[in-house]
Amino acid sequence: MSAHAIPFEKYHGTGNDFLVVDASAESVGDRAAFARAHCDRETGVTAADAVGEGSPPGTPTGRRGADGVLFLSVEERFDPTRVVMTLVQPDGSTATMCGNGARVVALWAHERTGDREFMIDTQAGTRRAFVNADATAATIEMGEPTFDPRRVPVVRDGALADEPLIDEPVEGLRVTALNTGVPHAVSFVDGGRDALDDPNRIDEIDLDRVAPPVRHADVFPDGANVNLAAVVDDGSGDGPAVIDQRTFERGVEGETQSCGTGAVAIVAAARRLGLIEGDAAVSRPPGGVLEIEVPDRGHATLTGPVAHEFSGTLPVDPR
Ligand SMILES: N[C@H](CCC[C@H](N)C(=O)O)C(=O)O
Repeated sequence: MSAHAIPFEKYHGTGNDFLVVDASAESVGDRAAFARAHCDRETGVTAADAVGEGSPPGTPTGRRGADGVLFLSVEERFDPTRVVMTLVQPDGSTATMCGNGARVVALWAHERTGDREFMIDTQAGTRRAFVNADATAATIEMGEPTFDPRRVPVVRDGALADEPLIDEPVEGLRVTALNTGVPHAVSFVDGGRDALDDPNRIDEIDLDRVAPPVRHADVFPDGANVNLAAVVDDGSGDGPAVIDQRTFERGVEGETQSCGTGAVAIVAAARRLGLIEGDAAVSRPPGGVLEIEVPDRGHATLTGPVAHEFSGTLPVDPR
C-alpha cells in the first residue's frame, strides 16, 4: 500500500453515502481501485479514518465503506458555479448520474463557495442544483424521465423492438423500464412498510435474491437498477402521493439505503401506470424521505436532506 494519502470527506443523502475527493486538487491514478478498496462495507473507510473537525463516530449512517466515490471539481468562473461530477461505484464502474450523489455535490460545493445554486456537469447532462437556506437539504433538476426503449436502454426483437417495456414480466418480477439518468426497472408490490399483516409487503421480499436476475436480464443491455415500490397513499386526498421504496443498485450490487434516480423512476412509473394522482409525490426509502416532482413535460426534481459526516485522509493507492 502506498503511503501517500489524500484528503476526503464523507457525506450522505438519506443514507446513500459517498466519499468526496476534490479532483482539482488531488490526483487518483486508479479511481476504480480507490473506490473498490475504500467503499468496501467490511474493510473500507470508517469514522476512525476521520481527522480534525467533523462529527464523531456514530454518524447518521455509521457504517463502514460507502456507496461510491464522487470525484468533483469546482469551476467558479461560471455563474452559477459549475461542478464537474464523476461517480465511481464500489465495483469500479462509473455511473452516468446519481440523484443523491448530486445532492451531496450541491452541499459540498456550498460549503466551499457559499453559493446556493450550482450547475452540475454529469455524464447524463448538466443539472441545476439548489441548497436550502439552512444547508440541510438540496434539490436537483433531474431531466425528463424517458420510457423510450432506445434510451433506457431496453432491447427486444421483432414487433416489440420499438415498444416501451411497461408493467411486463422480466425474470419473475413485473417491471416498468425507464431512464432517469441511469436505467431503472420498477416493480410495484402491494403492501407498504407499515402493512405488518401483509405477507407480501415490501420489506418481506428478499430483494438480494429477486433483483440480480432482473439487473442482468438480456432486455437490459447496460443492466438496470431494480426498485420495489408500494403506493401507500395515491395522492387523491390531501397532500401528495406517498410511496415506499427499496432499490437494488447496479454498481453497488446490493440494496442501498436510498436511491434518488430510483425515487424519480418510481414516481414517473406510478404516473405512467395511473397509480397516483398529481405530479408530486413523497418516496420513502429505508434511509429517509425524498420529495419528487414529475411534471408532464420538463425536468423532474428531487429534494431531500443531505449531511456531512466526517473528513479524513485515505491512501491514494490502496493495493
Ligand atoms: N444512488 C444513485 C444512483 C446511482 C446509479 C448507479 N447505481 C447505476 O445506475 O449504476 C442515486 O441516488 O440516484
